[in-house]
Amino acid sequence: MKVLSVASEMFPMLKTGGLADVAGALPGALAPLGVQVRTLLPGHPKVLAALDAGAKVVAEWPLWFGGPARLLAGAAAGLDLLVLDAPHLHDRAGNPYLDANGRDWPDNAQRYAALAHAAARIGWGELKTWKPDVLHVHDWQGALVPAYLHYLGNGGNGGKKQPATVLTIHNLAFQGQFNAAVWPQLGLPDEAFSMHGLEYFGDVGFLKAGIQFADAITTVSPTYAHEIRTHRDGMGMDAMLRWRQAAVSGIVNGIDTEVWNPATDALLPARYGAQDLAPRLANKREIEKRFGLTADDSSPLICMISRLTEQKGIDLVAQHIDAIVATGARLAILGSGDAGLEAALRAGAQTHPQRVALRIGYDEPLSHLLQGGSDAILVPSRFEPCGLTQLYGLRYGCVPIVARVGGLADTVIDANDAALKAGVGTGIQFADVTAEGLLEALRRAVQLFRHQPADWLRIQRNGMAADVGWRSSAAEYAALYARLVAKESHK
Ligand SMILES: Nc1ncnc2c1ncn2[C@@H]1O[C@H](COP(=O)(O)OP(=O)(O)O[C@H]2O[C@H](CO)[C@@H](O)[C@H](O)[C@H]2O)[C@@H](O)[C@H]1O
Repeated sequence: MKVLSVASEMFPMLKTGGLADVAGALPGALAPLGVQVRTLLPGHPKVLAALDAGAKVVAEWPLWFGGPARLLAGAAAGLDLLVLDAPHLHDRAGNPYLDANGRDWPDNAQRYAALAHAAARIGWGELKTWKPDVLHVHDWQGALVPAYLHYLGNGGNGGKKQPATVLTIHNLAFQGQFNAAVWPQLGLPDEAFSMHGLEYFGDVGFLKAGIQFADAITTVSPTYAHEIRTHRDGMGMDAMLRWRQAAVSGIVNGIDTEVWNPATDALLPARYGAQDLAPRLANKREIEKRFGLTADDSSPLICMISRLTEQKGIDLVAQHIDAIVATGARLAILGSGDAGLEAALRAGAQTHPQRVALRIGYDEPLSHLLQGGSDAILVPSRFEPCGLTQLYGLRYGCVPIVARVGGLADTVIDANDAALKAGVGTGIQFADVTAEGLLEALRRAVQLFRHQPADWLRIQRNGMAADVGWRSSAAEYAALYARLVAKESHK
């Protein structure tokens, strides 16, 4: 089975969020199942710089969405890549989607249409020696692939068999909706600009197109797969997703358990396993030092590692910082994002310098230290397709305190009285993303940490024993690919 994965970012080359982790880890998890994955990435400077010396030009397109482009085949960090090297579109340092002022690049529609059309050509056999059976595309940046196959298939591939398509939605909040003025530059026939095609409320909808035409639509947890078909959480796409109901499923994310392994993690001052968690204390002291917090063994140190957005419930934390401190918790926050939320958190940290500390920025090594030394990780998201930081928390004995939504609901077992008695709890969940819900969860955490140390340790150990790797989810993807390919061959 040959799969072309189409993603806009991939760990370790280029990462702004969880999509990169998934795109980076899934190929390795699928390989033992006989699925060979190559990943098509845009030629961001960081991606090109990471390519090994042996990369080869495998296609050249003199005029590709406004300038010359080449397709490079090579490897980086052991991953098998195809890279769309189109300097006029992707030779831009920094965040791949935003300019230096934090605004979307004005040509984002063309940039990712170019990537999607390139993927379709590879699907039609552009590379001669390697033709994928399945195109697995991620988020709106890859979502035009099924549309190119649908509208240009017969011309593009001379009527040959089309590859099957899977669209994975990592976050329905990002829909790739563009003004209709971009339409002429997408290279699609005019008939495609209709309600049954790419038109979305008068604009061009990339994610809408993917939902319309992908053979299968997955999202990254079963609960989120359910939520996005409801009016409340469907972000305008729920009716379409209900219409495509039979094609929609949820496959929970795993994590790379080699990159995230507290027993071998070189980014931790002290390494440890589930049998002996004592070394975590040295990591906690290092966090306190780095964040300028006073050492205090009676108050749990709770970290957050997050994009600073309302999705992640950051506003709630900022608004209620005094009450949070009053529960007895201490906070160490690492994040970047919304400037207003940054400022609100900074003000909270200034009011409580011994109890709340903030580091603005994106810092992968620091995120490992926080997981390896904090007592708990707080994830108060309003919606969360899957969430990865709670999975890293489980693996590192950093107890997740999470809102009961999306993948957070699917991956953390609330340590309520029944769960404690049965010895199965792995974290703390709260149902209402409100001040009361959040504070009650923090009070429970402080109570367990201070007064029920045996239960706390049990929760940590249960989490560390949880199956957070990719094996079972990779098997679900492999089975999905196999079903789609079998169906295609019967067409
Ligand atoms: N300041 C910082 N410094 C260092 N590291 C930081 C950081 N801020 C965030 N990270 C890291 O970025 C990743 C974020 O992943 P998440 O799954 O939590 O959210 P995201 O919303 O980006 O992903 C979307 O896609 C993923 C993948 O499917 C879904 O899990 C998720 O629910 C969905 O919203 C984690 O690896 C985290 O450690």
